[in-house]
Amino acid sequence: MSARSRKGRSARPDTSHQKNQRQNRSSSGHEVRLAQAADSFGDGIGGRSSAGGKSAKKKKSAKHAKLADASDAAPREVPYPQGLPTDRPLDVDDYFDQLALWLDLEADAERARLARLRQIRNERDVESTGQAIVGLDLVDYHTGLAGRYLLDLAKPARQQLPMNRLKVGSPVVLSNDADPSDEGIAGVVSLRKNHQIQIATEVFPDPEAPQAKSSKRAQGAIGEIRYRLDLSPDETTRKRQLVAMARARTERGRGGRLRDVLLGSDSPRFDGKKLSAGPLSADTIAEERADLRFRTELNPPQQDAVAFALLADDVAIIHGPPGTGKTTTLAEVIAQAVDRGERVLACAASNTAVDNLLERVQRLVPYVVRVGHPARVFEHLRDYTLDGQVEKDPSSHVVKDLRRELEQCLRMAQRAPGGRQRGEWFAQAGRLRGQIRSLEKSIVRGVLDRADVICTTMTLDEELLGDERFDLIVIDEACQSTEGGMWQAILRADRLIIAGDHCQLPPTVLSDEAARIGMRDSLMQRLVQRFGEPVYRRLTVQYRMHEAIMRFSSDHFYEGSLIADASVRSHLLSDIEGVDQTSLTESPLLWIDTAGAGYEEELEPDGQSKLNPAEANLVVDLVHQLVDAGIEGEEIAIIAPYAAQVRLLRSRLDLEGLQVDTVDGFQGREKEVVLLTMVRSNPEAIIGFLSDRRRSNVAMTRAKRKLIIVGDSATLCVHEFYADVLKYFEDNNAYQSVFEHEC
Ligand SMILES: Nc1ncnc2c1ncn2[C@@H]1O[C@H](COP(=O)(O)OP(=O)(O)OP(=O)(O)O)[C@@H](O)[C@H]1O
Repeated sequence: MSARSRKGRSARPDTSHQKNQRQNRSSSGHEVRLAQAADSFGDGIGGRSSAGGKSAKKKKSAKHAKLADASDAAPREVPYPQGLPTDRPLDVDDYFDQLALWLDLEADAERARLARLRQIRNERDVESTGQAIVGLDLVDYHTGLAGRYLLDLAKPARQQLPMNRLKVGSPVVLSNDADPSDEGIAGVVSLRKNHQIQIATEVFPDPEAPQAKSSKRAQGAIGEIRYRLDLSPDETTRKRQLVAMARARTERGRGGRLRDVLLGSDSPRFDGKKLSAGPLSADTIAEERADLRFRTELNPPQQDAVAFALLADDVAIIHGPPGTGKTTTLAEVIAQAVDRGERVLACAASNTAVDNLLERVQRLVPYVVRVGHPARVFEHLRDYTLDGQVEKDPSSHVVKDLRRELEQCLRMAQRAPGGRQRGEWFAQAGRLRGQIRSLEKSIVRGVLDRADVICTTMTLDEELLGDERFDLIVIDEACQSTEGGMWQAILRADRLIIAGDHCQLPPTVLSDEAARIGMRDSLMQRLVQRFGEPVYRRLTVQYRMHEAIMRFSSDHFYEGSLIADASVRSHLLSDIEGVDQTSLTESPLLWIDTAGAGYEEELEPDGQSKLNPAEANLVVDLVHQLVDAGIEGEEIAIIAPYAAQVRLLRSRLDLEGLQVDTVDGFQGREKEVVLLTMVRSNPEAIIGFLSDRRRSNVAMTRAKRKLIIVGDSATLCVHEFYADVLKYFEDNNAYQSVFEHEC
């Protein structure tokens, strides 16, 4: 049965989860799944039998390697088995086939991981995985933007929720806890508290389901069902990417040109001339620069980078090691483009990176809108969110009244004895929801149309953005995104400026197979290799770190090219007004070595994430010493490579402004003092993903005035990189054994 005929048959709108489940069951081949994903979006590609398009149908040439597939009978075609080449142009169909294959492998890996966890049915064990919460009551509901239902779920008697990985923005499935066959409805976590979790859904849970009567009604609960929430694979993001890729294959005109440049088959143009005819001259850049009225204090190379980016007709790259002002420079590019009357889409792969950019842009541009769930946006930037702006719109009070009416309707439906009466209340609720949606849609349209700059992660909400087009797309932290993840944004303009650093975090890829055939490699790096120096500008003066904090990273990752600006070169914590001079505040570096002290790592109960309670104790003690010396909580960050250690430290420290996060949550950020807890301590010297040097590079370059590492040298320094780090600290008189520290 085709995806199309299935869709026509369903009595009520499908949840994406139901579609996914059926897709997973009914299709075995990767191309069929891609076709369904694309088809279910009905985005002008309905006629395609596969997202692979004509190339998937055509017989693949002998150059394509085959990839063995555990689930499919036929092996899969791999157009570029060594990853995307940079020494020749890429074939359009082969390129997008490769991207689709990456996505498919990644989807398989994610589904397999979650399926393994879903096998566990025992309540205590289920929750210990952190992937599910069971025994939940629906305690309240409201309606949110775009007519979504916001369902509040809690344990009976308001027990505390177990530790879990259901973060704001996580896709989840809500199902009947008592019925293992219930496919449930799809939703997204929209709020999280200790005792309650809220999810946004398109469908209201159906109280008429026969299994609804099976569990005992809890006090305060609405209806009689006990619910279960499971993390679900992020199919929506993948589908959106597939649809964008399918469109990009056939793009013509300027969009097609940009695609061809990005695939290396056409030469990028600057100031109307192709790079193949010669690089942009220094004089042209100087002239452009002289015409600009800069809004930010930029150094000459940064100003050149702005002029260079503004002269690009297709694509330009700004590369820079940590703290060299890539985000600052991009914000200036955006402001200059807006001054010229252009509209800009400003993106990054992570919410943190988008907010970093927004933080800078909102100071320079009057009308900026941040698209994304407010709970995932830094608190001080929430006024810029679409929700925040819509709320301020004069017509939003009408929506509020309608929402109240809708909530009343739903309550009446819940109280109705059943049958026809209940159906009528639900029908009335459906009508109100329609009215709310259309009114909100017009308010949203107005807010977006007025915006000079829209900031969003690279997973664009296509429905929300509609057919908004932009003159320029700017992507920060570009190496953190897969190529497949960029096409949704790329399709919305004809010019692209990207900034990033290939020595910082790569994208998270679960599938080893996808990583092996290039999924972690970035578009930015590929373009740099394809077109060479003329396509990028490099920044080298950094304005963040004390020179001693910078030097190791500079030597190891950037051939010693990084320069500390005089304003930061020797700054210390003790230079901050009101901070005491102590051994902690008067030097820029410290490694406290826990070797031999029995600070063993532990496994979280689910056997996935790791923690080190003894190390956490030491970090807590250090934070107290810093605070006693006069450092504010907001000047301190703790970075841990493992989420379990982050959770432990968050539960141990209640200090206003203190940030505790994983490395991934910290890219692009900076703090006066950073404490790095390395966690790994085991006799086998296994260090897991600490072996990714890029991750360590990011972690070690967030501190401005003081970097403190707490870690077990006996475990870490078996590995050459950490042996070098330790030696560097020793050479700088910054090594201390925990035994000395405790004395
Ligand atoms: N020309 C400049 N003069 C003074 N300070 C600057 C200048 N350029 C950047 N900075 C400051 O340097 C710090 C780092 O800048 P920014 O975050 O833009 O760097 P980045 O290259 O994006 O960093 P990362 O690689 O960590 O993402 C910020 O505090 C910023 O305000």
